[in-house]
Amino acid sequence: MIVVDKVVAGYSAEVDILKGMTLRAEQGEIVTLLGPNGCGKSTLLKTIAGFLRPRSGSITLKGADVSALPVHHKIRHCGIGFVPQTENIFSALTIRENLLVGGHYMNKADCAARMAELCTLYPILHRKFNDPAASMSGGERQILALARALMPRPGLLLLDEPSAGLSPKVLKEVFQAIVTVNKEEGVTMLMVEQNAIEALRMSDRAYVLSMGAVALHGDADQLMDDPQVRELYLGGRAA
Ligand SMILES: Nc1ncnc2c1ncn2[C@@H]1O[C@H](COP(=O)(O)OP(=O)(O)OP(=O)(O)O)[C@@H](O)[C@H]1O
Repeated sequence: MIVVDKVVAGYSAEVDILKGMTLRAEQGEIVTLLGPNGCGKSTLLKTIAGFLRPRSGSITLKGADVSALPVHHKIRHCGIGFVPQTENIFSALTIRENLLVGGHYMNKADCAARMAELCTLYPILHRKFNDPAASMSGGERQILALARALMPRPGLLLLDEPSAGLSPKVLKEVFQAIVTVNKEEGVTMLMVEQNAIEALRMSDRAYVLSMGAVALHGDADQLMDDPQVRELYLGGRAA
């Protein structure tokens, strides 16, 4: 579905952060990106989302080259959604208003219908519909951020550390929310995560990145059993 082929990208002309990144996610898969701090995981998501333009290489979505398209075009016309790691909701706005922001390219009827669907999928949104997002817990905010990005019915969702700062119990709820929409709507997920064990458990496949390129990749089960991955990312524990 999405193919990243030998992508080189960075923030300044002098420094490449992605140094020939190659990976793919098939329709309906959950694919996790693991790797040490600073290896380029978020930069990869930002490049796919359109915030950064590859210097070379290509990004294709369902066979079409989307490498040079800007963010708004990718959201509106390509069905690519992005949930950033921080500042992913508007705290002063209500849940309803946050969802309206996510649906601002949609017509009124579509937008209302989609809000109703997401409130059914995630009842917390319904319960707090007219409350300010500031009144939500950390996990609830992540679910709102997810729902906001889901408003235009993306086919591909890019998730940057959805469990950041959450307790183990709450992160399970957020991961469950991700699995639910993956199963119910077939949304392909490309997700950066630090909670490697939990992330691998819910994923089909994973890539381990190192210094701007792919170091290892495989089925999530297989990576969970890989001694090198266990040592580096799973605290040496058997899963
Ligand atoms: N806006 C920016 N401007 C310049 N350099 C940046 C910017 N954002 C990130 N970088 C640099 O790019 C490199 C990769 O950062 P990135 O955020 O992609 O890593 P990451 O793998 O997601 O790390 P983490 O796990 O810590 O979030 C780092 O050296 C970082 O300092």
